[in-house]
Formats: sequence, structure tokens, C-alpha cells
Amino acid sequence: MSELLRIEQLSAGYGEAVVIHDVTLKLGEGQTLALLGRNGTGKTTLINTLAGVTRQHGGRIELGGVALSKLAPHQRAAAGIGWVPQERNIFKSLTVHENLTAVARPGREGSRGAAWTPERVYEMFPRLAERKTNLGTQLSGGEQQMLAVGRALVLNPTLLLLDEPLEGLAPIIVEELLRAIRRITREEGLAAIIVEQHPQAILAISDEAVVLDHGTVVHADTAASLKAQPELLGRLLGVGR
Ligand SMILES: Nc1ncnc2c1ncn2[C@@H]1O[C@H](COP(=O)(O)OP(=O)(O)OP(=O)(O)O)[C@@H](O)[C@H]1O
Repeated sequence: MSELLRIEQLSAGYGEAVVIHDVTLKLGEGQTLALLGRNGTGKTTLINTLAGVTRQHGGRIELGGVALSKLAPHQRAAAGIGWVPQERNIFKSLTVHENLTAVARPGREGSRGAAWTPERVYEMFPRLAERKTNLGTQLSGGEQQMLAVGRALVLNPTLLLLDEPLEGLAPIIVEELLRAIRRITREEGLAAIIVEQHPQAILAISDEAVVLDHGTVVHADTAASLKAQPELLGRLLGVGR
């Protein structure tokens, strides 16, 4: 498996404030990484630093051998970063279909699965197909999340960044999204970093797991190994404290 993402001694934050320090990690093509940690430990900041919307203070980020640190967010999207921020980045005044066609871009050479088109997004999320002509404002939280993932997919990324994709969603929608994320990563071979507060479901569909505390990596292992050690996981996430 070849390397897709390499992060070396990364530090970043907001203005002068440094929130993440000395983060080093790697991810192979098509691999899924669960990014875990208590509230306020820097998970979103790390994701946002990959997307290019924080201030990078030091270190390196490479995606497929391309150095990202000096690139603007739209250039990172062109380089293969598919960012689904916590606040679900959709155009609420456009229809579902317009949201998908406004950003669609042909597949990049060398991507493993077939290129993502609005039609393939509808196949993945039949609920969106039913809502094609509805405005973003008329969607439920789950449908908005599906559309946010769809918008990232039609840019044909090599790495999907999902920031708490399951937050606040009904259990049945959580199941649907988890199934879709598993298909996108396992069957379509897209690499992903998934931030979650509730880790068991995400560990079950991830290859690797990294835990942050106070902006640094305090644990890095396979997802299966961390999942099999609930006491360690509880300690790392401060459960029961
Ligand atoms: N826009 C911002 N400006 C300044 N500081 C910020 C900003 N966003 C986050 N922070 C600070 O950065 C630290 C890490 O926050 P971050 O949101 O990355 O953590 P997190 O692990 O994603 O937490 P959560 O699970 O609550 O989303 C916190 O101390 C937070 O107060």
C-alpha cells in the first residue's frame, strides 16, 4: 500500500495561539483513520489545518507527494482534499441538485473507483435523490450531512475529512451514514480521516486510530487494537472522569 498523507511535526492554531503541537502521522492510500480525543483537544483544528483554514506555525503536510502547507483551501481541494466541516458546508439557498452540480469536477486519473458524479451520489444516498429539487433549508440534519458528503465526493478527492459526521443525528440516519461511509472507504477505496466523540462505531470501520490530548498525539495504533482495549480507550478519552 503506498503512502497518501504524511504529516510531520505539525503545529498550528489560530492567530498567535498554537493549538496542535508536533503532530506526526501517516496514512496509506484507501486507509481510514479514526481521530479521537476529548472535547477541545484539537481534532477540528487538525482537520482544519489539513483543509488550509487555520494558521500553520510549523511542520509539513504532503498529500500524494504534493506539499500542501503553502496552498490555499481551493488549491488543496484540487490536490485531493475533500473536506466535510462540522458545520456542513452546503448552499442552503440552492437545491440539492444545484449543490452537487455547482461543484462537480471530473475524476482524477488514478483514482481507484469510478469518478463521483451527482448520479453516483444519488445511488449512495437515495434520500438525496428523493430531495433533488428541495432547497438546502428544507433538508433534515441527516440529509444536510449526506449532501455535505456528496459535495465533497463530486470533487473526486483522494482523502475525505469528516468532522463529527454523526453528531446530532437520529440513530437510523447514523446507521445509514455509517453504511455509506463504509462503502465509500472500503469499496470505493477512498482514504478518510473521521473525527468522532463516540468512537466505537467509527473504530469498527477504521484501519488506524490516533488519539489527541492537548493538541498532541498521545496514542497511535490500529483501530482494531484500540477497539479491543475498552479500558485504555476510556482512559484516553477521559470517560468516567
Ligand atoms: N477559531 C478559534 N480561535 C481560537 N481558538 C480556537 C478556535 N477554534 C478552536 N479554538 C481552540 O482550540 C482548541 C482546540 O479546539 P478544537 O475545536 O480543535 O478541539 P476538538 O478536539 O475538535 O473539540 P470538539 O470535540 O469540542 O470539537 C480549544 O482550546 C479551542 O478553544
